[in-house]
Amino acid sequence: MALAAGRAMLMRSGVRLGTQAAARGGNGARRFMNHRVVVEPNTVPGVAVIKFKNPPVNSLTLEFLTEFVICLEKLENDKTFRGVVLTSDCPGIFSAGLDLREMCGKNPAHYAEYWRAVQEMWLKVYLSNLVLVAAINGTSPAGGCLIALSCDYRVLADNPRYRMGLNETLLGLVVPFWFKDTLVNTIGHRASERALQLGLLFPPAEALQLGMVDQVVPEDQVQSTALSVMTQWLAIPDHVRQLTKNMIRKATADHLIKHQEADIQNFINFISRDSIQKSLQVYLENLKQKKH
Ligand SMILES: CCC/C=C/C(=O)SCCNC(=O)CCNC(=O)[C@H](O)C(C)(C)COP(=O)([O-])OP(=O)([O-])OC[C@H]1O[C@@H](n2cnc3c(N)ncnc32)[C@H](O)[C@@H]1OP(=O)([O-])[O-]
Repeated sequence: MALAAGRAMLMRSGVRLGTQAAARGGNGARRFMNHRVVVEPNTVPGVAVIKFKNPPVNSLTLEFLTEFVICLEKLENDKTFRGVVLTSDCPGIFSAGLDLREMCGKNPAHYAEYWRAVQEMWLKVYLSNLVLVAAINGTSPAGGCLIALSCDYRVLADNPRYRMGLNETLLGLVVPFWFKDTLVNTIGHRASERALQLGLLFPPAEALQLGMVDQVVPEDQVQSTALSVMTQWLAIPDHVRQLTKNMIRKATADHLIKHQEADIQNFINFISRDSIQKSLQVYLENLKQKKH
């Protein structure tokens, strides 16, 4: 399993997780400090805030995905917590999506390990028993958008530079069916057809109009709005809310679970093609030269 391998890798590289890395803040609250994900309890009882901290752009590296999933597991297993706000510690960027270097110039075993970690992250977020609210304080293309779409509620900062969407076709990539399903479940079939084929990235007003996000608020109010929304969600008893969430999301998640190995094989075959490798390299090179 990628997660187990990732955990072992993190231990080897000296990353200390959970309580090993816990520090006590001024109010006595525990604050978990990992390298790339910071988890801090908030002023709202039962709510933690996860801050993505993988500079410069919060790309979803294997290490990041592993830490993120472990953090979510810890919070789910700790009955103190009923809800989590996901946000970013990198100014102006929620997440740049999958790390392109993980998909470029590596071997099939690496692609398999990486893809399983992406799948596991999505399943963990999409099916979480916790209430997850995305406080989107920056741009969020592709995999970054997928994380937000997998939450229960999305609050986006009102900044026209913060764009959101599944732009994979612009990189020469085809979105996996479960990325597509997550988008269709959020904005509907017709809007997804257009957004996915054209690789559209939407500014806040359009994202709101499409239903890709639930609220757009001034940038300095993103986290406070997410926390007040959370209060409303936490007014519902956990067991009925969790059963209802599971009822709505189970078929979509089961589709991946049932085809998980085939999906990994598809990814390896696709990403290993010379033409795909070339277009990823060009895209990365253009990013470096600021042509995008
Ligand atoms: C089938 C598969 C499905 C795929 C799903 C995906 O998620 S595909 C992903 C789709 N994602 C996208 O299409 C988003 C691509 N990224 C962007 O559009 C912009 O970076 C930005 C708007 C996020 C931030 O703009 P900004 O001007 O603030 O920052 P900047 O542009 O100067 O970048 C700083 C450094 O970060 C580097 N780097 C950036 N992204 C990635 C990455 N994903 N990975 C790795 N590295 C990345 C960049 O090369 C540069 O490195 P350098 O030169 O310092 O060594």
